[in-house]
Amino acid sequence: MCMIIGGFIAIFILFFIYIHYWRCNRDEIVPNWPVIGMVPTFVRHVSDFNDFATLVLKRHGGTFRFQGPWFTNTSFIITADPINVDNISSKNFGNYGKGSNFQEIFDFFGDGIINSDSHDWKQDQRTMYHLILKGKSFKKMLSQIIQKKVENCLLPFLEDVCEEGVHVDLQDALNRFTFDTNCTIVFGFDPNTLPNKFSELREIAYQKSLPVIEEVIFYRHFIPSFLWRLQKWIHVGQEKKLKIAGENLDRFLYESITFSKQEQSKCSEKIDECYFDLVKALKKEGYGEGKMGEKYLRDIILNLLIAGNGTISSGLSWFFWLVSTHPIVEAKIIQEIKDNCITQNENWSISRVEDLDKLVYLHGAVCEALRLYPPIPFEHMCAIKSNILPSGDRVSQNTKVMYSLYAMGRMEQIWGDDCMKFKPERLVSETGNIIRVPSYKFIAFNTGPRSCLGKDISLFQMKMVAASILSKFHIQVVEGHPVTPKLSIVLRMKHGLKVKLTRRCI
Ligand code: HEM
Repeated sequence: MCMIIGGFIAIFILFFIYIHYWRCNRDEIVPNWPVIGMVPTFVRHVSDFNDFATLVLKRHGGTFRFQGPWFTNTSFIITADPINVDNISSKNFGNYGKGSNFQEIFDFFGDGIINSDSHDWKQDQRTMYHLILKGKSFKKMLSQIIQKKVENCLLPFLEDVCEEGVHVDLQDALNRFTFDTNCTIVFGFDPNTLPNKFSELREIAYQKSLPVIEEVIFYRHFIPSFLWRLQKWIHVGQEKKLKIAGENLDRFLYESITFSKQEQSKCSEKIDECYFDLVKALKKEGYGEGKMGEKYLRDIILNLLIAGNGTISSGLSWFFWLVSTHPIVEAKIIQEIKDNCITQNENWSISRVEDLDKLVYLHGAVCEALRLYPPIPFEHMCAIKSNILPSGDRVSQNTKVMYSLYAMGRMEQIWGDDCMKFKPERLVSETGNIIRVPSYKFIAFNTGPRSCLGKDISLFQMKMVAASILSKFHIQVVEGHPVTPKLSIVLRMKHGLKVKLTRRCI
């Protein structure tokens, strides 16, 4: 009897404590409850995480401290203040690393550059930059591969869609396109996941794996690690999805590495005359042997595929959606192509790569899409030692600091009152030149020493695809098709981008 009465009294006291907290916090956008912290609000908003984080950051002057449940060490700081971001990513770079929590969440990525810290990261960056991305032969090869794929597959595929009068998921087509071009760069062969005919479109498990993996990794950010580790152990839920997708992708990667090596050995005597591919370049440096064995080669290659696949295709999907819903912007892009790339009696030709540099307005439009819909919407780092951010917020040792690239593209303090408008003009000067915005403000490619190594080639690829498609087709989003972001570490569209194409003659 005493226990029952005691229980009632405890419930009563707890009820009053909660009522008291509710009254004190009811105007707070994220109430901080005893014991459970801010978890309920975050759970409620996990489906619109990026927009909700933007709202919270705007209300709190750009920086916010998330309080997790008591004694769980899950509190973190989230910021969209460019001065803080500059501090974390550049000025105080030595004090921030990806940290063990990041590496645990992203364990599928292995020992590649995305996961690495300190000495390993420097080594990975050297490999990526000096060996591959900076080389002249790489850039030449890249532009040839993209041009060929656009001419032989992407445009014929869309022509076919047009002829058949069917609706197509443009995001899926672009994702297949970037998957094929990346594989051609990495392995030296095109898996042709994007055919040149609509009727030949097939479901391919390994090509579908990356979006699934990115989605599961997003969930891992928001559920306690013991829970997802338990799911992984007993092979259920999201973790089961990741395991299946991971196995499909790994099978493809290892088979492709073996194939690529066999092809190389056929032309080993005149190695420089062979077609450049990444596996060959890495093998020359000793990767794939001994300590830097097959698994390490797989990690490097996987990181490059992840870096360049969903980022470019999702960036392009948001770009096409924005252009198709802003007819004035579309008309200006078409006019620019007409003025700069077409002489009398001649069609727009993508063989003239140098013409792309003249398309300043198109450059502005692509960057505007990346500002509003950055393919990587948030980053997280971990403080090695405690310090104080320029905003005055204290960061303790081992505290996670997130910065929202998505929110930074939507802050009035950075972009002005019309920050939510898609307005390429803001990135083009009155004299018709590109306005350079510091990378800690235009953050889509990150900032500081860990900035994206593929920025130039991505912009080149995006402009090439955008100009090629827009000069040939008018894109119309299918009426009623919902366009919302997917819950993922890459900002893809949840339902794809269903469009109808009509031919355009310019
Ligand atoms: C629109 C396309 C792209 C966007 C928006 C983008 C954005 C980013 C961002 C935000 C990061 C920082 C990620 C982090 O630190 O966790 C990053 C890193 C990186 N990106 Fe990109 N990326 C794009 C395309 C590419 C491409 C095509 C490549 C290479 C082929 C590439 C290679 C890399 C590499 C190697 C890193 C790691 C840099 C480091 O940690 O030092 N990216 N990218």
